[in-house]
Amino acid sequence: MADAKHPPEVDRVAASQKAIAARRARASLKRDLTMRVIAPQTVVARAIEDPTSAAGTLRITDFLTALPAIGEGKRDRILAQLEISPVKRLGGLGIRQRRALGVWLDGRFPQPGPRSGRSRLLVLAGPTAVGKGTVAAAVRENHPEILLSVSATTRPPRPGEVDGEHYYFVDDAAFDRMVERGELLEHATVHNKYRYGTPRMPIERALTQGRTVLLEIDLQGARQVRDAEPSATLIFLLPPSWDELVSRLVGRGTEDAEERSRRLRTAKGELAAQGEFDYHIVNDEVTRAAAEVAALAR
Ligand SMILES: Nc1ncnc2c1ncn2[C@@H]1O[C@H](COP(=O)(O)OP(=O)(O)OP(=O)(O)O)[C@@H](O)[C@H]1O
Ligand SMILES: Nc1nc2c(ncn2[C@@H]2O[C@H](COP(=O)(O)O)[C@@H](O)[C@H]2O)c(=O)[nH]1
Repeated sequence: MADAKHPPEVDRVAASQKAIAARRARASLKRDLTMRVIAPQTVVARAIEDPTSAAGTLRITDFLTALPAIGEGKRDRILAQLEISPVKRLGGLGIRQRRALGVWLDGRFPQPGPRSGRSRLLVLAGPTAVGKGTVAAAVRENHPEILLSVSATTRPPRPGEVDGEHYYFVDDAAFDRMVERGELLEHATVHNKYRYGTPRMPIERALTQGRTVLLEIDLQGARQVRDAEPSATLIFLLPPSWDELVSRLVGRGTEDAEERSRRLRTAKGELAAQGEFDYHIVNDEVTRAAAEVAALAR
């Protein structure tokens, strides 16, 4: 007979499904921390807001070892230094412990602060399939005053891509000539495969006319633009989660399995460099993310 100690079968199944869902949510959150899709400070804030959430029920030990470059030895030293018991969950930390953890996290994982001066040169970068192209297209549609740069590439066009609109599709010899003549503001071999570059002339013309320009380029290109134009505003687009990033890449269906894993390897390195960017925007919703990008235009 069902009683408190022996609940009905249907309740036991529901409880076990709930426990599995909670474990999955914590595993996904740990992946996001490891891949740097989410800032550790954000996870702590979520844990404080809702101690029953995936963040709140995450063990402090699991939280720390999910962070890049923290093994078990380092984890135990940090816990001793912060005077936090290893059995604690993030949502169960006391006020002093939260404060100590916050100070330690800010020192180790500094968060970008807003820039004081704004430039009319915006650079949008981020891992593969996060939605840079989609967000940039939404900016172009809703803000025709912003010039979206059209890059040159040696990659062949995908079905539906139009020369001069999505890219200037060129062969290697033509790309070499553009580089030799200094016609590119920046250029790079992306995902160790094809070359991409930003034509300099349309950008200089638009900036001279007082327009804002948006470049949608990779991390190497973003670094080159920063070197050439230190006032450029660098924006890093983040996915809502690592799992969602993988699912967008697979769902787009434009790369085979080998190319997808090459792109995900690059993505890991790009996420690790997000600290070099002035602003981070999460692309959970295209219209909102595009509005946030456009709001950074002068
Ligand atoms: N906010 C969003 N929610 C759901 N799906 C999205 C969102 N933004 C983009 N996508 C989808 O994700 C896929 C990848 O988007 P997109 O091609 O714009 O990425 P990308 O960052 O430009 O990729 P790459 O760097 O590989 O060129 C597309 O199928 C797109 O429709
Ligand atoms: N450095 C540059 N990177 C660029 C440029 N144009 C696009 N890109 C980046 O390449 C990858 C792959 O693009 P895909 O269209 O083949 O999926 C993506 O990260 C783009 O942002 C550029 O001019 N310079």
